Amino acid sequence: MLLADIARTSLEVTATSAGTEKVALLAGLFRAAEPAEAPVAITWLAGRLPQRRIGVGWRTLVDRPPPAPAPRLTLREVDEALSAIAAVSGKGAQAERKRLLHALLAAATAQEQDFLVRLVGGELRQGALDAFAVQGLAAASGADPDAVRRAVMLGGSLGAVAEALLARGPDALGAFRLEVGRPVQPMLAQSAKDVDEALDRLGPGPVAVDEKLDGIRVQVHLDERGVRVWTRTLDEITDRLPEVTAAARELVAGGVTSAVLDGEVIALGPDGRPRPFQRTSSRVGSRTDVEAARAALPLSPAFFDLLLLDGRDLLDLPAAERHAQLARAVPETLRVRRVEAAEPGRADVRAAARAFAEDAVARGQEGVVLKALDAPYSAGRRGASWLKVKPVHTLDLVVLAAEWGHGRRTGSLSNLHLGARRPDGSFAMLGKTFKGLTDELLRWQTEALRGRATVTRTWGVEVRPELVVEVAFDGVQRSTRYPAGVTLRFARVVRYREDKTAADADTVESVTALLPPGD
Ligand SMILES: Nc1ncnc2c1ncn2[C@@H]1O[C@H](COP(=O)(O)OP(=O)(O)OP(=O)(O)O)[C@@H](O)[C@H]1O
Repeated sequence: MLLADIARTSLEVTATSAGTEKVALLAGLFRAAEPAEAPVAITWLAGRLPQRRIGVGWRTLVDRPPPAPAPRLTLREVDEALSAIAAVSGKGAQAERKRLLHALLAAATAQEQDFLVRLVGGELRQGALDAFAVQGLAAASGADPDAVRRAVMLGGSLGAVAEALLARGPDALGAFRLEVGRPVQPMLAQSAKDVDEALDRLGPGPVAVDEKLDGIRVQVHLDERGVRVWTRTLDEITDRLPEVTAAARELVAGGVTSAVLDGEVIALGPDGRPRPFQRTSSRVGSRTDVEAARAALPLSPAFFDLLLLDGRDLLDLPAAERHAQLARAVPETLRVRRVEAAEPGRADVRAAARAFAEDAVARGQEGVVLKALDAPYSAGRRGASWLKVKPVHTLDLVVLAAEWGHGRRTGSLSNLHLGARRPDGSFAMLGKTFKGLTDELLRWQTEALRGRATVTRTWGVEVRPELVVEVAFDGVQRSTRYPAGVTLRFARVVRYREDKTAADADTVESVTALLPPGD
């Protein structure tokens, strides 16, 4: 497959807003691709690089050599060239990367150059592409789209599923099962306004009310080969969390032969109350001198779900049964606190659920998650069977640009332009804020945003839409100034969410849903 085929499909897919047409274009590309080319093609189309970063800044991308007259670069050649650029290190690396990139661009046509520059510059990112790619793959291979989606969740990677499916057809999907050592996309929650609304939405069946810990999500796998830990975005962090590994070994000592556990890690103070989220997050992020970091700020794991036990896949069992097995395998001290309500329609049961939620917040937790006890584990889905309730409503938004500060903040990038995700993966600006930023956050974001600058303006910088910031606000209102027709009242930064990517940010739809009724 030629680079030109992908550059053209990328343009065509972004040019149409019709989902069915995007799917048809992608299906056409997959039919023409060699199975082994599919993982790279899909990654590029979503605007990402398989190499993640290749160490080239936007300045390098500004001057381009004259384009080649006709397309000849293959997907494989370009992927290898990008790997070679990423591998350059040591003295003079910057110049060498620039030289290699220019050699690559010189062999590309104008349209291909455009595609490559935007791909490497992070401007092609499209969170929504993966969902269309799943449907395109299903159409190209004759598989059921739901079966492809499930295989992706269990296989952890769209690329691996695509390659198998294109090589061997729908039967290949059976190989993507839950396995120890291969992380699955975690199940996610929707938001509810309060406990009563959550109970109404969950219906008359039995529910559990779990404490919502303000920590970092972890998926822990263990078997006779050892223990491994992944984040919500499926990055492996085993080496950073010796206390989680130790806790998992205790389970093995207790007779568990293999397990996949879902939970949180959180830093607790001596009084057992949670430390601020930022502390947990920076501890989980620190890779150097882990033992010293552990001594300074130990983390506690708390599990709330069990996806596999002693070789048996539990994903399709109702939550009540999964939890019963969790309670047998994992001691209470390593589990999230919860209450169960068999008859959530009763007034006294509702009052008890509300009291549990208030108590959780009083003890410093973030809120509660209400769960339908008859529901299976829907890997990778933000389904209606987990509903989170937090006293302070926040949104996770993407930083699109930042303005230089004034007065005490001169020299710092301060006022943030905040965006919500559109269905096509682009972002709609909702407003700006410079409130809530501590000096430390200001320093951190100035550096982080400088490194992501795509365009420099007199007022500040436009950046690659990568950083996710959690914002509190007093309400949503209509606005003619912003593209989605809505803006936030009194937005203020709560923290950065380094555990999230832009594809996890809140959508325009979820923001407009917060408009007051009748507005
Ligand atoms: N008992 C619990 N059950 C499920 N999730 C929990 C629990 N306690 C804490 N959490 C955290 O809450 C999150 C559930 O909300 P959601 O699926 O919307 O993820 P999120 O977008 O990271 O949410 P948030 O920003 O509210 O933490 C989980 O990802 C997990 O990290």
